[in-house]
Amino acid sequence: MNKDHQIEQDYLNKVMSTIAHQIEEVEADTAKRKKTVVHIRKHFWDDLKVNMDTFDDYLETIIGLRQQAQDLSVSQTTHRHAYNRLGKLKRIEKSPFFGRIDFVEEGMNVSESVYVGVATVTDETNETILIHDWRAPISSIYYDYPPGPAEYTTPEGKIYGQLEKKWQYTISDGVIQSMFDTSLTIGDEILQQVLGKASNKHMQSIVATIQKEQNKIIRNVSGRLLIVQGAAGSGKTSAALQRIAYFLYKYREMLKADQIVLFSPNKMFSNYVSHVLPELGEENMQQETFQDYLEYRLDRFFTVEDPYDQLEYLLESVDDPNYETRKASIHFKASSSFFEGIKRYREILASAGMVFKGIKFRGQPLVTSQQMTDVFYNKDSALRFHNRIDKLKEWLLKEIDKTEKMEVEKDWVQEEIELLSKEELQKVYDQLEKTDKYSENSYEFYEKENKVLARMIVLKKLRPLRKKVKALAFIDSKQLYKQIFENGMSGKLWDEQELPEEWREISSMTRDMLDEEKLYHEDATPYLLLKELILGFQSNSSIKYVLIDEAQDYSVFQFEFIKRLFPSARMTVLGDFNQAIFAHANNVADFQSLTSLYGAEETERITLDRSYRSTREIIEFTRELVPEGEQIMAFDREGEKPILSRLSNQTELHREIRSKVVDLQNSGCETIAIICKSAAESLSAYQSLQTINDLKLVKKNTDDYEQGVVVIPAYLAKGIEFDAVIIYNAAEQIYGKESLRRLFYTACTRAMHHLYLYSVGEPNQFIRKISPGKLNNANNYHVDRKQSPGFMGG
Ligand SMILES: Nc1ncnc2c1ncn2[C@@H]1O[C@H](COP(=O)(O)OP(=O)(O)OP(=O)(O)O)[C@@H](O)[C@H]1O
Repeated sequence: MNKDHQIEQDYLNKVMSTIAHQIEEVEADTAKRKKTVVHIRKHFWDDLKVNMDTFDDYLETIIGLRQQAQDLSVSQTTHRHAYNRLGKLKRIEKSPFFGRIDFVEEGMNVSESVYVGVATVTDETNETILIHDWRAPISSIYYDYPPGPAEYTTPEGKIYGQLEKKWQYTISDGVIQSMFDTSLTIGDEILQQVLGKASNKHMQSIVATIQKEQNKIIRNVSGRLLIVQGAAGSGKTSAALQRIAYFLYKYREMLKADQIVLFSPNKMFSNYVSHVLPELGEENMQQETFQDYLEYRLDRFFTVEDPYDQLEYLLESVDDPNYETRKASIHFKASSSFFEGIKRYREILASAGMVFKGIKFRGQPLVTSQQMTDVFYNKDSALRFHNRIDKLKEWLLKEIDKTEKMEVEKDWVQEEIELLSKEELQKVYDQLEKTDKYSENSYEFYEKENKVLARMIVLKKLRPLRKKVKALAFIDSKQLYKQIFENGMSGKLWDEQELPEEWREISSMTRDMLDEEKLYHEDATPYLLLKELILGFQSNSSIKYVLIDEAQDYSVFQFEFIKRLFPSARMTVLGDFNQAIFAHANNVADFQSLTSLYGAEETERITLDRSYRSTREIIEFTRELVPEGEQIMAFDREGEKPILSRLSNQTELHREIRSKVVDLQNSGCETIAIICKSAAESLSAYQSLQTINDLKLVKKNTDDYEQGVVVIPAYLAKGIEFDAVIIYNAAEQIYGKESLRRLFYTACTRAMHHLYLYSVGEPNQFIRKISPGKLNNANNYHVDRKQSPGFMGG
């Protein structure tokens, strides 16, 4: 151990002993506080004198009660704080820092050594900071600058100075394993080490190795909308999670984790990322999938298709006679034209076209839909749309009141009274006795009892009707949506040239689907948007930050929707257009259209071009698969080139894959994914590869990211990564269409260390266009590149 190393180890020992001491103190404190809480809870009433005899006694009792409740609440809060602090201290005890900067502030002539770690640690006096939290203003220098001039921003303004030295450490179990002076080492040694490791069951925090451009994303607080466009593996998800941790630190006095929502693609992804914040000592944010939200909000009687079934249809049902219509329908319904059309439609409905469901009572019309239309359009036509709906609701409730009065006199009510059970009669009798002092046998009592019973019966029968009216269920949302696809309506909503050629077929397909009480995925958000434009938006103002990961898969509709749903939130949108695999996403050619959400002044964009997930060789191959891929830079981590094997039949394919899996397992790979084009191909691959030990099939409802060997459709592997990826069948026959380019790219970019591509017959056009030398050929198959120049001129 050299001298510098010894000095740092001594400092580490000092910090560890301070933490150990603090742990002892906090432990004693938490035990004491826990006792207090339990005591107050147990003896809550013992210590309180309850006396209500006089007003003064009553007042004293109430004050005492309040005091007692307040004591309990204070003790509970301090206990929770102490408990959290204890958790944090224990987590950092043996590895309290990962970096150090020596900074000389302008105007001072002494250099200050700032150690950076996951949480702040102070000495016993509480005055000297031994470790700075990575989110503290000064810590940003660690991420943003090499030695030389540097600056950081504090609430009071910018601080300028000179960064003299920057050290990086790896510490394990209280011992410094390695330390690097970044002015002397070339490349980022620690990052090399981190990225070279095998994958994990859960995503890890990147706190020790955050890169400058990622730090910009994490600490950006200027506008309402931050858009991050980044290559596959560039750390978008990682930066998003660190950003949440940053918010929780910066706004710790006023922001709670449950005021932040992360929209993720599916449950497996949610689980995969769920450990990052706890690892950083923070509580997890809320996680949602857009589909869950849709299902929760849409009418129960609809069967709603999910995005995976939609995609599966597009991938596997090319021969369906309705295929082209459906495809055109998906594109149009995700477009801003359709969105604007729906808004226009709602305007039109203000003067004509509303559809109401007539209300019946006991099979007889109580109010017809025509009557409702008349009231809606004739009464107070100067009122705003939503006020008119409210008026109509009130009018309907009054009509129900009138019905109630008339119905109590009717014979059917008497008949139902006779059928009442003893218990029900007893209830009414008891109620009457309480309120009125009639003698039991008097005629008056009988009269009164009968009236109460009649009212009770009518009220009960009318209750569901009142409830429906209050919930505005008399508005026929389904019919209103259907009307868009009926003759003559499209002319009012769109210019002829805006409509797709297949509009007639799309219309008829949509009407049929609605008649079957089904909603295709592409209709779900437009339908909900229309419904909310008519009924009024439901919103959640308590949410302050919304982050949307894999944002390339959202349509303009969905963004607009999320914005309206969370009116008080700032939004972070992270995505990669090269991975836009859903058909509706093609319309969002870049995130440019999102600027209109909050306006240019409130919108910022950051691009991430460097990819960290995969080895340089894998990135040099995958970036040739997409347009403008040359902009994607690899982090300099070496590995073997991707390998292509061409096989002549399925039997050979399965034999080769089985043997490759065994090789990979023997070489220490912990996660191996056999990635297929679709769920249908995955199932067939899974059945054919059964002899692989403990092989798992990932389906759309799989909750956990499993280690070991998995067979998975490419669209479910989005956002996650594996030590080794095996592309099950990269043949032209499977990925022959240009529209599958992004799906294929997404599949290949899941690989961290190894990428193997198998092809039964001719490999696909994307592979054939790869420049020479970027792909190793396992069986010297000759790739004919002449007819197909690649994006990068290969
Ligand atoms: N600064 C960093 N330090 C260490 N590891 C990093 C860093 N940035 C990214 N990584 C690692 O790179 C991998 C990819 O990161 P992440 O999943 O966040 O990328 P992404 O842009 O969301 O990818 P994709 O678009 O493919 O879903 C992860 O293993 C992550 O830990």
